[in-house]
Amino acid sequence: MAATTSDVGGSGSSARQAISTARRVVVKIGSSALTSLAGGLDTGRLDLLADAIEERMRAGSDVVVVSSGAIGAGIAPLGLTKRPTDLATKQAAASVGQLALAHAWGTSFGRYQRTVGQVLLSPDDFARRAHHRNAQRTLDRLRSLGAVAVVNENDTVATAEIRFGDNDRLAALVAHLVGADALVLLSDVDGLYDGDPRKGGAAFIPEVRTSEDLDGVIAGTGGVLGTGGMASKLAAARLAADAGVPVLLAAASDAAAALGEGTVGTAFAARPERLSARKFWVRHAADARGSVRLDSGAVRAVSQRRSSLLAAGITATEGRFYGGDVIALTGPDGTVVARGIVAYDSTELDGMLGRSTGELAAELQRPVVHADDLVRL
Ligand SMILES: Nc1ncnc2c1ncn2[C@@H]1O[C@H](COP(=O)(O)OP(=O)(O)O)[C@@H](O)[C@H]1O
Ligand SMILES: N[C@@H](CCC(=O)OP(=O)(O)O)C(=O)O
Repeated sequence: MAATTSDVGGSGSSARQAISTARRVVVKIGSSALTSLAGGLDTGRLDLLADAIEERMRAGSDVVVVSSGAIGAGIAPLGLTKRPTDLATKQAAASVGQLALAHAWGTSFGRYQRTVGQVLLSPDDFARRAHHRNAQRTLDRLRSLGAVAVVNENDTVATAEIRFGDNDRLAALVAHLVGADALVLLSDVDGLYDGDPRKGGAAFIPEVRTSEDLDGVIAGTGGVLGTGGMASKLAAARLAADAGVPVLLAAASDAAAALGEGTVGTAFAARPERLSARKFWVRHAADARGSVRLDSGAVRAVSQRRSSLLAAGITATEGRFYGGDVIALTGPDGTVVARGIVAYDSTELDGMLGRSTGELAAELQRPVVHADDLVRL
């Protein structure tokens, strides 16, 4: 049975309130909630989810669905017996399963004469401005036409290095993309526990208000069909919080309650001050094209004094990058301490390393990364 807030004595929080009244909601449904190894796609479960989503839309909210399950739905039709582990077979399964998945959502929402649009996205689509804007426009137009967008990763073009892999992060980025007021993650587990509930003895956590509420929480791996497990859900909740979006993590079997009064699951509060769109992009969406290595004084200046990065504190550049690219800032031991938009090309910067501003030509005296373009990690 699902744990509810009344089971744990809570009477609802501002995050829960914000989620239950949100005008624009992204609902992400994990593979574990939609598919089984033996039977593939479970259309009965899909119908119950579509019922809950349709009800929320009729109550006046716009909903974007992020649906996993393509790989899970492709296993049985290809005669495979377990979830593939190599990329090529995963991609083949996703290509077969995505067709079935989109068709199943179309049939399910068709019961309400609701049209479905399939939107497949890659990490690159969030990193490139033009792609980002076009995806935003497509999702917005689908909404204004009364259709429901069903988003998934564009699995067949993903590479081992450049892919979301699990859809929790994709869902949080979509929430930012569409300016959502709430993100609902539906899984096979009814919320967050302080340890993996499959191991027994774990305590349910109804609310996460600050990162201290996560102290001591062990985020375990996922099931046989899911990918990221609890760690990827916590990372997605953090990402959504930065975008100012509260998150509800609940069981897909509780979808009606999760999308209704929001009394089930774990509610994660958003950050009181959301990151600016530019800083959100630098931190979460853009690819780092290269990096610069800082001496310990520069690490202190950037991390503690929140200063701009000057050439004097840089000891080396790594990779080839151009002015305007996002780069990583690493400490003397190679740990990434921040990300930011660099003002110079790497070739230009190589001649400036370790030199104080006064020693540089007038056109090279701007900070290497301005404090406004820098996000500490
Ligand atoms: N601390 C935790 N709290 C809740 N669930 C956890 C925790 N650690 C591991 N899990 C497991 O994470 C699983 C959900 O992750 P995953 O299988 O990736 O789901 P999905 O397919 O919905 O993305 C659950 O089945 C649960 O057993
Ligand atoms: N794009 C993949 C999603 C991978 C996946 O397993 O995601 P999730 O179930 O959210 O952890 C698919 O549709 O199978």
